[in-house]
Amino acid sequence: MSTQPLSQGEVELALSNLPGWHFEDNKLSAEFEFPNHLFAVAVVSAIGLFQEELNHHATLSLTYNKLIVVTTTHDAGNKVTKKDITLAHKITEFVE
Ligand SMILES: C[C@H](O)[C@H](O)[C@H]1CNC2=NC(N)=NC(=O)C2=N1
Repeated sequence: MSTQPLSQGEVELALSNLPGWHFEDNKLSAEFEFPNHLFAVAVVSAIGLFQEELNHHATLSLTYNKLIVVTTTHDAGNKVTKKDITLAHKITEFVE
C-alpha cells in the first residue's frame, strides 16, 4: 500500500466516511468509550492484531474505559496516508 502523503482534500474526503475521526496536526485521531476496562483491553488487543496484519501501528492510549487512537505514517515523514485511513476503517468497523 502506498505511503504517499494524502492531500488535505483527500483526507477530508476519506473522513466523510469515518464518523468520529478527526484530522489535525498531520494525524488522524478518534476516541472510543467502552462499558468497562476489560472490554476496552480486549478491543486494544484486537486492534493490535489488525495493526500487525497491516504492519501499521497507531498510538493507543487507554485510560480505564476510554481509548484514544492517534495514527500517522512515520515512513511518510509523519503524514497521513492510505495506511492510516485503512487502519481507521478497520478499527471503526470492529468497534461498531
Ligand atoms: C519497518 C516497518 O515496516 C515500519 O516501521 C512500519 C511499522 N509500523 C508503522 N506504523 C506507523 N504508524 N507508521 C509507519 O510508518 C510504520 N511503519
